[in-house]
Amino acid sequence: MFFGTVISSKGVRIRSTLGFVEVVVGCSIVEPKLSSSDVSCNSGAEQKQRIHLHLKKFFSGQRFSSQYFLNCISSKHKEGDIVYVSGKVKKVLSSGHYDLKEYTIDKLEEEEQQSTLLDRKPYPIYPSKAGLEARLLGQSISRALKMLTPDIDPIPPEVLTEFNLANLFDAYMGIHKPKNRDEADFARRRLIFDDFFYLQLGRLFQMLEAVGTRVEKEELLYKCENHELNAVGVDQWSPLANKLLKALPYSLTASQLNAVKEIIWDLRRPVPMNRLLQGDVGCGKTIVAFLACMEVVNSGFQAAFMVPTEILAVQHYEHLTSLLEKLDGDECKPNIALLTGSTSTRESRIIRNGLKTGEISMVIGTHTLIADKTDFSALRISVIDEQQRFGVIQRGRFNNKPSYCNSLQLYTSSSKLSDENTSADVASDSETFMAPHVLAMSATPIPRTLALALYGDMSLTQITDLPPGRQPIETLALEGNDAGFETVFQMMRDELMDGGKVYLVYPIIEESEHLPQLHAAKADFDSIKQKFEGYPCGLLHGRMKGNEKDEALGSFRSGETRILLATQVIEIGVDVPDASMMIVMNAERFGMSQLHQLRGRVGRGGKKSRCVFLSSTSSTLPRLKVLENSSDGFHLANADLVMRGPGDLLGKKQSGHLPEFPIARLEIDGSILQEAHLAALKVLGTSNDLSLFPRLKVELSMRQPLCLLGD
Ligand SMILES: Nc1ncnc2c1ncn2[C@@H]1O[C@H](COP(=O)(O)OP(=O)(O)OP(=O)(O)O)[C@@H](O)[C@H]1O
Repeated sequence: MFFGTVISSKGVRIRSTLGFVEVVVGCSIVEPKLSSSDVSCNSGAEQKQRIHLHLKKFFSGQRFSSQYFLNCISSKHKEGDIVYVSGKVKKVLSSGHYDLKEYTIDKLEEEEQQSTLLDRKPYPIYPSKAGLEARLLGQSISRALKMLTPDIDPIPPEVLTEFNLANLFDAYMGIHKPKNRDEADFARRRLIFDDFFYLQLGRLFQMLEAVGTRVEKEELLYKCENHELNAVGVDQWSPLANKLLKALPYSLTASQLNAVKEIIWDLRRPVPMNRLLQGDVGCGKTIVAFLACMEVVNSGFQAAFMVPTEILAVQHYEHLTSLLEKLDGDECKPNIALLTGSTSTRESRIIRNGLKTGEISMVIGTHTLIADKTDFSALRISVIDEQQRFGVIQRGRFNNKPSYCNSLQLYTSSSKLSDENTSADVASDSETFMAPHVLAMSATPIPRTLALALYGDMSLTQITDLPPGRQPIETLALEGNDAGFETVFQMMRDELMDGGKVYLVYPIIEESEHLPQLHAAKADFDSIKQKFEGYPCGLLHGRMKGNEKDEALGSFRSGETRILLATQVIEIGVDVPDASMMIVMNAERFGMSQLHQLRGRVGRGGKKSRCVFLSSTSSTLPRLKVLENSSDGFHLANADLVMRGPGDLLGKKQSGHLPEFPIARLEIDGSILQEAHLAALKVLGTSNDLSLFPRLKVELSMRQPLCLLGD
């Protein structure tokens, strides 16, 4: 946004049917003088610079390109008029001269406005859009402000005091007629707070509505506020979970252990858990979820584990069954089933029947698990792996599979628990329907602020460490020209000779006429086979049948093949601990978080691993270089959030569920979001159904019709 003076305004007729009006605005801009040693700090000194903005508008058709018409339009702006201009720079015409596109130009008419400008006081800028002129909008707002009364604020005064907020009347005044910058900032903070507060309040309100009694509601709120305090020690876990823990070939890391303790605490509440388990790639989330499932299964309930791909379902099934084989004593081994789109009709029928009768304790599968025909006798936990791959509605469908349970049964394994909340809960032994606990897992780390905005009603558990012995993955970003490929192939040869296994990742399966620059997995298969004779190659992509995929991955896992040409089907969850090198072709085609995920397929065992990102051109290399220096998924996600905003970070599917905020920006206003979350908890803690705050309830329902909240 610029303030300036009109220098010239003229209409130019190019030919009989085309003309344009050009307004040139001269502006003085003040820039901080940057110290040469550090671009992020400035010395406080300022320098003035004179620039010219060229605003051109073209007109076509005989009538609109007559000189008379063009003169009429150009005469709207007179030399010396003080105006403000906003728009995007289309091109730099010469030094200090900029051609703007999609611009708006508005004249400052009132003296008051001009003196504000000269005093350099903050001044509200209204957009002129869709025929509604900024001036008209400004005048309407001024009139509306005169009608405001100071008691318009629905938020209770004690919340305003606790969170240091302007009241709504002052906020409106401060944003439209600020006396100084501080007042404008304070007002803006309040309006951002409102953006977030009503979202959090709505989510939490709806969550509370879904549970029955007051005790349960209070329990839920308590959990939201104090989630880090709640844990069940290993000695109080069920026998089955303890046996599985002992059968593991490794010890859990500190944060894996804390995560299980926290989840088991939740599982013993009479309220459905709704928890998001986050951790960086390869941090070991799967075993945490398996232990949670065993806890539930031990009490005679069922567990469902839903994953986005068949490959992952098979992998998890094989992993869990092999762990269970090692358990002492046969009598307690649970019956586990695998159900995917590739399961034969006959077998599916048998499994579904087993789930209905309760013969099967746990099922691992793809979205087939939420098909209408899958019924459970006593589903108590649904784990949703890589939850960002499922739509919110799909996730919600598990909640529609409530099971009939006796609340006493919940505590068969927790008889040692003696805190007062629990004894109060156990006192009620009535049979009730309860929606299953939901444990969602995400390997695309989402910054906490974003998680709150997306899942304000979920508790959050983060695994912050990696299993010991992991070596950092050496990452290299290279241009995929002849020299680049030669370097990479030599590295690959060295790796194979050293006994390693290599993933080659492609953006597409088959060559495309439209995208000739892209390498394709199938097209490269023969040439790679020839180049690396003696090292068997496999191929894995999304168009292969379920059993072919299993075979390809199985051969790579067993070492029968040493090179696997794959598409991004391997991006999520694939676990081949001794895979030691990855090369990603046309890496710029993938998002940063996606590349981080892909890279996480190597370095999952003790062997030193390497990852090479090949870019199609040198211009796309700098973005990939960021990955050379960071292996921290949370850091990369935060960088992505700041650089590209939440939409790009989350991808289309998930960001579709992200609410729009008129004023707030998630990437910079995260701390206000956290406060808004706490404030919403406080308000609902005082009055679960908002009956003590009727104005707040009205405001909430106007902003977010309650039937539309959440999913
Ligand atoms: N505490 C541990 N010590 C050693 N190895 C572990 C530990 N926990 C898990 N692992 C192993 O680490 C590997 C990665 O675990 P897992 O597949 O659960 O990761 P993840 O968190 O699901 O990651 P991703 O999102 O990449 O799938 C597996 O081979 C698993 O057996």
